[in-house]
Amino acid sequence: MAFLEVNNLNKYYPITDSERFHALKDVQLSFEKGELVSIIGESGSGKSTLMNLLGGLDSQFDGEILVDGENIGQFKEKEMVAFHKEKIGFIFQSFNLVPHLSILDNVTLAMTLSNIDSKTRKARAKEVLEQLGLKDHYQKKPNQLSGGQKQRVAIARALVNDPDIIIADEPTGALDSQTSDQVLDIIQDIAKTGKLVIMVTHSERVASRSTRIVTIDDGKIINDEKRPPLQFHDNAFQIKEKQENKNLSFFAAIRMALLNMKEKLSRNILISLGGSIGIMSIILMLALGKGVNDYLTDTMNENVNPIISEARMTEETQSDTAAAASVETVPATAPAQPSGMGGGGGGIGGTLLADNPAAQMSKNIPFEEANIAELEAIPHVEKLELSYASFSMGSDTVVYEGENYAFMNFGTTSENMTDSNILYGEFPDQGEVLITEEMADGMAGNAEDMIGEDVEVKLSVNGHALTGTYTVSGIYTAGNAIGPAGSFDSVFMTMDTFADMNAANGLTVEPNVVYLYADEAGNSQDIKDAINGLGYAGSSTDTLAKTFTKMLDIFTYILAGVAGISLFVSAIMILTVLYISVVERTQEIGVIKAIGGRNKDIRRIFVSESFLIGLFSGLLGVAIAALLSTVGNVIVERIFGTTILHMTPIYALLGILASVIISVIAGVFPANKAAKLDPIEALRHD
Ligand SMILES: Nc1ncnc2c1ncn2[C@@H]1O[C@H](COP(=O)(O)OP(=O)(O)OP(=O)(O)O)[C@@H](O)[C@H]1O
Repeated sequence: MAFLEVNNLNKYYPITDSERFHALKDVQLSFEKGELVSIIGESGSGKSTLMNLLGGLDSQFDGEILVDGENIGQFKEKEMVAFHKEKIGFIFQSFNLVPHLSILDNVTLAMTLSNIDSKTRKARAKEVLEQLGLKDHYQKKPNQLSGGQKQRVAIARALVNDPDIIIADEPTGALDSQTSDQVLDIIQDIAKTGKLVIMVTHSERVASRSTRIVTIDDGKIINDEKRPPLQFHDNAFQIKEKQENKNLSFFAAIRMALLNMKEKLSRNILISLGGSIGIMSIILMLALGKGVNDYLTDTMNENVNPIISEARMTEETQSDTAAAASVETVPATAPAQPSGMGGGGGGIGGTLLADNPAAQMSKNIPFEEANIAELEAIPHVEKLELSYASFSMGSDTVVYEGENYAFMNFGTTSENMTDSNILYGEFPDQGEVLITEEMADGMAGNAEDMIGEDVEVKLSVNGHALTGTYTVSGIYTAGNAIGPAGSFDSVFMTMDTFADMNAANGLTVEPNVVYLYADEAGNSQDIKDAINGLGYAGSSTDTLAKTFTKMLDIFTYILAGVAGISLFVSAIMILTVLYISVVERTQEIGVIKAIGGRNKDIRRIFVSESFLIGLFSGLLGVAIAALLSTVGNVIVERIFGTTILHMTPIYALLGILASVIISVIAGVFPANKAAKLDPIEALRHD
């Protein structure tokens, strides 16, 4: 059996659904190694069609093409890839070199696709290039070479994997006669080494150098002229050692993508810059959200005693207690006034706000023994402090010099207050009260003047009107804290004073706020979680902080989402640019396919490119965001004394990740288009 056998080969090109063009008609041929065959014929006779079929670029045919006994028409993709890598080398009329790769890289391309190690690749390519007289041109780009040199590079590329068959389509068609002769010498030498060389030519002169001339006319072989064989000689263009072929590695794909990107540097810098704007905006929005959040939380927690957690009754806990019928509800007596006023501020008035501030304001549910026992049992709770707070819509008043001053917020003092809550004067003792600055201002014109003055406090407690006369010991301020005490007129007295006030009116205090003291600050969060877990409301400062955080998070995500729209714009930009790149590189894609690149490899090269664009955009976006945050923070700090853009490594990482993912997704479509290109059409593309 001949090395290459063609039996009853017919090729039909579909024209319409019902019509097809019969391009090759019952072709019967057989070739041996060492032959230099010229296929000649009129334009349109079917030469290229035959070559494409022999080279495995087109597998749609009737009949048989047997190479070394194997029918290439029945090859699966993997076998066809191996066939292209190991058995066939192509030489094209227009050279089809990859413009952005060096001469050396053009020649090693086939081996790169086979994942042959770089040292072997270079050594083998240099060996072949040297034999073809291109020793001094390894690092040049194709456009720096003459036509003859380009064709020699293309020949080197075809030879480097030491194939059995070389298919050359008009190899001298673009060369002058002197250069043509040099190239023909080389082609003849190749055949002399025992390879089968089949070339298409229009030139009589070229045909005359071959050992066989096959003439084709209207798809039929009309003449097959055998001429004297070439003198076989050993070893020129023989590759010493062959290596097992694998597939294009990820790193090789990245390198190829990088080389291409370098070629179109300014374009890629512009796309990356475009993409980076979206990433930068998202990171800045997240940083701003975090900055504002941090600022608010810090401000709210500034004076809060970290040891103390707060619990209030809710309807849920109340009904739970009621359901436990066996639990006898005994109103709690007032605890001893805690010593050493010292802890947190800002918060006590805030206790009136809970999960649903409006609803909680009007509720005043007292704790029962079962509740208190339950809270006391929470791990790490060292002691409890029972307290009372209420909120009224103007029914509570302070009377001073015959004038009524309505206030909304009443509470007993606790260790949760700090000295920073006392604007003037001091914490109240037995028979004393604290009032807020605005009230005091209204009463005396100057808040400080109220200290030492007696006022009558009128409270409504569970439907009972309580009154008592007390001395103003100090002026309360909520400081920076956000909460009702910060914005509403308030009155505070000790729990003992409040108990006496109740007793004087025949009532017993029913505490509705419990402060839980942790054994150490680090356990406070666990206690807060346990309080919530048991169904009690926590401190309104915490609740408020959480509500603010939640609201800010929502705003931040909305803003980041709006900024994210620009990511879609950049995704579309990347998509467009990669589509353009596919069109620009159509010939290159054809070459890669012809030398054994799988669809997967092509996809990988393009996806690598979009991956790199995404990575660069992301890094650039992070760098710009970091720079703007730093500058922004310096400016804001100078004006407001605080920083507002809190960028974290997580945001940076998220930004880069988002950029890469979006870019890769955008790259998949053009990459698929590239992978699906028909090699014959791709090679023909101008
Ligand atoms: N994709 C195709 N669809 C339909 N007809 C085609 C297609 N490709 C080629 N043909 C037809 O098949 C015939 C053979 O074309 P082919 O390209 O093989 O000719 P050729 O001998 O190589 O011509 P040339 O020397 O001009 O390159 C022509 O009539 C051509 O119009």
